[in-house]
Amino acid sequence: AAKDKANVTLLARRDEAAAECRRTGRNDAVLPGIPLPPRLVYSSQADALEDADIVLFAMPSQAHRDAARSYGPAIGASAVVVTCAKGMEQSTGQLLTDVLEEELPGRRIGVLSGPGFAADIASGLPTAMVIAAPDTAIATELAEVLSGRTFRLYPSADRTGVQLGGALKNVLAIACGIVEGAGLGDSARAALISRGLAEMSRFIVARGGEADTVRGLSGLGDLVLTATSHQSRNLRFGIALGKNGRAAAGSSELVEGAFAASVAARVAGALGIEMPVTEAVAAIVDGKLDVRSALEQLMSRPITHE
Ligand SMILES: NC(=O)C1=CN([C@@H]2O[C@H](COP(=O)(O)OP(=O)(O)OC[C@H]3O[C@@H](n4cnc5c(N)ncnc54)[C@H](OP(=O)(O)O)[C@@H]3O)[C@@H](O)[C@H]2O)C=CC1
Ligand SMILES: O=C(CO)COP(=O)(O)O
Repeated sequence: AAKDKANVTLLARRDEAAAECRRTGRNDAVLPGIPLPPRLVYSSQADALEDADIVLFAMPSQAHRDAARSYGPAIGASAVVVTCAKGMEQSTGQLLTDVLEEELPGRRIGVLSGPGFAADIASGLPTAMVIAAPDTAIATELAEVLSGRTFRLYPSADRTGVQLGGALKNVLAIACGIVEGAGLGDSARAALISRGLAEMSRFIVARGGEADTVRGLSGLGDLVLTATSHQSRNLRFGIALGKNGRAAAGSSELVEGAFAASVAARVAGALGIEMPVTEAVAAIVDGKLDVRSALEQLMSRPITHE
């Protein structure tokens, strides 16, 4: 009951965005036509963060460091800061939890990830995701506070596995889009999902995450959703690449996998991990490889055990 009375503020970085949401009770720029909870408060002033027990960073991965620097002074010392983004910092290859820990010293940092489109969640469609925190007690408390009648969170102490699942599935969704756009068939998509999951697993375990996490909502769950739903921006970006050999003109949509592909390929190279699908996506996105050559490379790799 207490959480039904919790005060929730949506902090926008622009005054006009907050004013428009306040006026309409919706955020039509990104969630057109979906009414937002009437109790939601809108602000564009960082001091709205001062009394917050939980601060959710719902913004692109590459914005995290700057946003932490600018909002950090307003965030209380005992607040839990949770990243909702799915990516790694491109310039450093760092996990977002590491970026936030560096920029917000002393604050406890969590991760919210898993299969869930914002529009589905805001429309009250049933959704299950994972919340990871430095320890199980904090994760469980966050799961209890943030879950609702149609939104169910599973606690985890594996912040590395949970956030890397979200970052890497975006790269694989681009690969599945390329396959769809190039008309390579559903069998190829299924192969990519399972071989992609194997890549994800190698990377996550090498970075200190747990193999069990890969098989859960934030790994396999989110990979299946993003690799098959046309609601996914990463899948749509891949479809355009597969159809035309390039991204759709004029789209300013956020495509996290386009950043994560080169970071993951670079880090995998440094760690000596084989990630052929991720490497192919990075090369295609960077314009260094065409789809047909990528396919030939993948199909002519030496035969190995699954
Ligand atoms: N959309 C979805 O369904 C889901 C998204 N995610 C993840 O959440 C993250 C954000 O995605 P999404 O919300 O769709 O992205 P959007 O492109 O809609 O960006 C979200 C908000 O971030 C703000 N923003 C951008 N840069 C900064 C900055 N430097 N400082 C502060 N705020 C900033 C934008 O503000 P402005 O409006 O002023 O530009 C915008 O309101 C991504 O990592 C994505 O993978 C995860 C699950 C589902
Ligand atoms: O992560 C998501 C759903 O779980 C959103 O995917 P896109 O960023 O590809 O739209």
